[in-house]
Amino acid sequence: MTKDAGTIQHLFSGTCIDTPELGKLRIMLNTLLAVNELGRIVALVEGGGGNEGIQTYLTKMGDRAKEVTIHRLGSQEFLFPGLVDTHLHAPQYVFTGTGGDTPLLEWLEKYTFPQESRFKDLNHAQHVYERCVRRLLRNGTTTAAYFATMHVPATKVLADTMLRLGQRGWVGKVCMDANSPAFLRETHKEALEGTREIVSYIQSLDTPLLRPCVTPRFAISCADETLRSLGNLASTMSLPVQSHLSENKGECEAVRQLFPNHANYTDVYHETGLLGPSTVMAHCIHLSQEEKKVIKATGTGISHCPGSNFSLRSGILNVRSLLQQNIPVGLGTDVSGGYGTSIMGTMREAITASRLLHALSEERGEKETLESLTLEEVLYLATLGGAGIMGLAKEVGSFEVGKSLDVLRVNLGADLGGGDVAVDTFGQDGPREKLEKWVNLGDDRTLTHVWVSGKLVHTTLENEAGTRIKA
Ligand SMILES: Nc1nc2[nH]cnc2c(=O)[nH]1
Ligand SMILES: [Zn+2]
Repeated sequence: MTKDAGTIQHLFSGTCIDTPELGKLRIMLNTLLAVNELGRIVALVEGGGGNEGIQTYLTKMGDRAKEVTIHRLGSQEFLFPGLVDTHLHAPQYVFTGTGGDTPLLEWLEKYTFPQESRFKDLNHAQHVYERCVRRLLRNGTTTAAYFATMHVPATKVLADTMLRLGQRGWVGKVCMDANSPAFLRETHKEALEGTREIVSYIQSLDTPLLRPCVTPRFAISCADETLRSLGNLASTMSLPVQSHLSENKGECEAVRQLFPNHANYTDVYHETGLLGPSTVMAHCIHLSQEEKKVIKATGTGISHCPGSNFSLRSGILNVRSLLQQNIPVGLGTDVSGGYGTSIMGTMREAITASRLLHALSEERGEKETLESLTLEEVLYLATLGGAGIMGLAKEVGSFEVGKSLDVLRVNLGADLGGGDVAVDTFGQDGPREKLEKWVNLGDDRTLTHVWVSGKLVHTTLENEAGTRIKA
């Protein structure tokens, strides 16, 4: 497949692996992948990555390939689509790796709210957001859906930081005007005007990488009229929405008490106009079948955050049942509900969570044992599935001509010094085994290069931009 467009900036040759649909793994060996000056894939030729294939392509491109950089992948390397983190809180990066001793509502009071209140200080915001975005890029997260805090200036800093470091994603000013401590609570007017200000600020940055996102923290922390006004704003301005839904049983009970006129938790968001195909709800563990029907009918996406769900003891989401009902799902780290900052870790946690549900259903002697998630399925959730719930399935998440080059160069043989490599492989390992080892044993040391929109945003190697040729 090729597309006639612009000059050729990058040409990759080697193995490309992706999941073009749920449960389907595509391993393309010896492939030629060409990228133009806009960072778009313009050629993808399986089997065309040998010297002859490259030469033929370059000859065909002529002057348009004058400035091309050629990247030849070795036998321990492959390209994989950039990872998509569909739910995390950038300010909580400060205390990631600590605080796993309480369930959600106490955890918010004890750790989260005091930490988030520090983001009125712009120096603090600058420092933390820089560290957070850099860490995620290093971990291969090319797209992220971020909650910032309720503070407008600090939320602008997050957007600026993502743009400067080259990460794609959503930026949400958190809205919280009810049931929140005095030191971290705003008025209805501030929630609305602050959201509008962030929307126009991000739109003024004029970048295809960033989208502002309407972000009520969760039903408990917003008054009914605030949820309604935010729903209105999202639909009149065609903005995405993100929030939390049905994460913890105590939270569900509080919502029942606070919103007695609503049929259930999901109905609170539905009736206030916050559900739809551009909405991502995190967790959704304790939904009834009736609520799942509303999620499905509205096209709402679900962010599965198993690491957070384990740490905060929230429960285990039955992803299999959602997938069977064609409810779209992506993965989230939920920094810092869990201790992880990497979607590679989240993939492993998602597999473990589903295997635990499988074992429990077997132990209970249930008629239909719950099938655990496969490697193919979690890879999809981590890439194209996540892109899908963020409205980016035509842009990123797999290798297709016309899509953006948001990609990871994976090297299992990355040199750790002292004769060690990142992941040991043996002669018996074919490409699928190598992929499986990467998911289960790999970490950021295997990600030697990370590109977003054709731009190198992270590399572990110095002076390593490929072999530059002059035609
Ligand atoms: N995990 C998690 N759940 C929430 N519900 C409301 N706020 C939060 C938060 O910051 N993290
Ligand atoms: Zn969260």
